[in-house]
Amino acid sequence: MNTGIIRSHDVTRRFGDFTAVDTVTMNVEPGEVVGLLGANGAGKTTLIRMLLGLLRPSSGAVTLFDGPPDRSRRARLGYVPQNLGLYQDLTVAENLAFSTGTYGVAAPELPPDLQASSDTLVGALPLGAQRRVAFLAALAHTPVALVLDEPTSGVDALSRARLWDTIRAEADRGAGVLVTTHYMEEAQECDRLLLMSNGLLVGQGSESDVIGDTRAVAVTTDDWAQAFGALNAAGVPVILSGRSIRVADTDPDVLHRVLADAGIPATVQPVAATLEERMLVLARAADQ
Ligand SMILES: Nc1ncnc2c1ncn2[C@@H]1O[C@H](COP(=O)(O)OP(=O)(O)OP(=O)(O)O)[C@@H](O)[C@H]1O
Repeated sequence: MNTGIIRSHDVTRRFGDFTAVDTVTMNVEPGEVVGLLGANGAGKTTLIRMLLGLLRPSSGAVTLFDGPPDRSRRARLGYVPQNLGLYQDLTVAENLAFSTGTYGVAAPELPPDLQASSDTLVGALPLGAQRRVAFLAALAHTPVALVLDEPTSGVDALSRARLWDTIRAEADRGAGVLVTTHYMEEAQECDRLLLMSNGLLVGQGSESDVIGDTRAVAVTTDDWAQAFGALNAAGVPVILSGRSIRVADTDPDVLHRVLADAGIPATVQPVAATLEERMLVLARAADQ
């Protein structure tokens, strides 16, 4: 069994015949930010719900603070679910009073730019502000661990940066953080990554550990629009990023041939894949 304040060992969850989480062994240590990545439906939320004791595993074990994830252990944890868990028809102050009351701690002071919203219904706030209120509610009792399910989804870049500052500050004071995200650039904010696909943990470690030996091909040409069209027409899964053309997990010779047949001069170069491309390759494999 591994160490950590949050951990699972071979945990599996089935819904009928469908396996949503398949023999996942993972952990979170104090003071680290662990990013849980995976496409829609990969099993991230199901894993989190088991780690929190909100869903019973079909098999395997889950441990929170060295014991089963029961109510008393859950009280030492801060959790921001995907839907934030706030009452939309209560004000900001009422939401904070309610959630901190359940932990027996005082409601936190609102940061200066949220003070004017104290008596505003949460449902009337922009999503970025709602997410910050959910963080305030989850952090008020100084949790030992934090579980954040897509905490930055749907908010602008400034709010995302602010939320990541908060996450890092929590880890710096010693909290272990498990965070899911859809934004691949946010993987760089994490100390360690876990990558899920089809319920399985398919990679873990640094970004390059998770990318593994997945390769991509970069196509350089002045005729990028024609090259994109020709490759696309040939059924090659091309990505256009600015004027740069890339194809994940493909044979460079095939691209050479398609471009040569179309009479498009181009350089075709194998390169290391990005995290996004690794995810694309996994998604393609899952669709087959
Ligand atoms: N209660 C349930 N009954 C049946 N299937 C479920 C249930 N909960 C989740 N699933 C299925 O399990 C799979 C994993 O879902 P889960 O929500 O864990 O994925 P996810 O990685 O969190 O995706 P997202 O990023 O969209 O939140 C999905 O195919 C989902 O439809």
